[in-house]
Amino acid sequence: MTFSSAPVVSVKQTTIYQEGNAVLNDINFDIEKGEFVYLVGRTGSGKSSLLKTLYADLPLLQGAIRVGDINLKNIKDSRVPHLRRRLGIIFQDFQLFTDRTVAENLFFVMRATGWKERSKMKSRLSEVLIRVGLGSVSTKMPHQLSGGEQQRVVIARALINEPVLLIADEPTGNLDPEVADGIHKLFQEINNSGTAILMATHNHQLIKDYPGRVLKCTSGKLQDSKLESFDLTESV
Ligand SMILES: Nc1ncnc2c1ncn2[C@@H]1O[C@H](COP(=O)(O)OP(=O)(O)OP(=O)(O)O)[C@@H](O)[C@H]1O
Repeated sequence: MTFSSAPVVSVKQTTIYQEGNAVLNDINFDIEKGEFVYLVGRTGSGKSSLLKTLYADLPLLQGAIRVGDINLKNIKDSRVPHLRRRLGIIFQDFQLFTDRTVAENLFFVMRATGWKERSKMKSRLSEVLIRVGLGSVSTKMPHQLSGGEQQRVVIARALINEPVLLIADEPTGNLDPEVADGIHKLFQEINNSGTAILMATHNHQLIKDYPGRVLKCTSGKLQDSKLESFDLTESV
């Protein structure tokens, strides 16, 4: 039997734009299956713009990007849902529907991504909630949960379709340090079970505590700790 060793993400000679302005120039990197990669850089250095380009919220205007088997160059609108099913996307603010229970929040995503059978949806709901360390919250409303629990629900939602890559933009930015640490440990566990993670963060301590590969946005370029060493302290 042969296994594909193609990278989960491949970015080649790509320039990232915001409103016609180049934010990052001629960037190149791959992310392999199961890798944990931090994305750092000062505010406004282009982290979110890069992540948005990966999930086709910003168009790819110059260069070549592949996410799994999907080519982002000239991607059709109709293919974007397929791309987003291959990714799990997690933001700092929890972005749950506040007027729906946890179960309804997750069922919404399942229906939007083609799930139909109620029994399978229910069993997937239980699986992903257990996976993020939440047992019996499915009938609760988001406001009945703590910030850390809400972020766990968001992570559960991101895991529904077994993504090849989790993209997380400052996922612990709004949480107390202790709660943030628990969430970060969860990301490590998910990563240990084979899901690649690309996480934008300003939290230097986190990278010290849980070392990993670092991509750094600086002066319109992207540095890669796999290829060169650099000082983290002035970038986060
Ligand atoms: N919607 C937008 N329209 C126009 N320019 C934008 C938009 N969003 C961001 N920019 C600009 O693009 C550049 C990169 O911003 P981006 O949000 O990618 O940085 P960032 O590194 O994620 O910052 P932060 O750490 O504050 O989240 C900045 O100059 C910013 O002002």
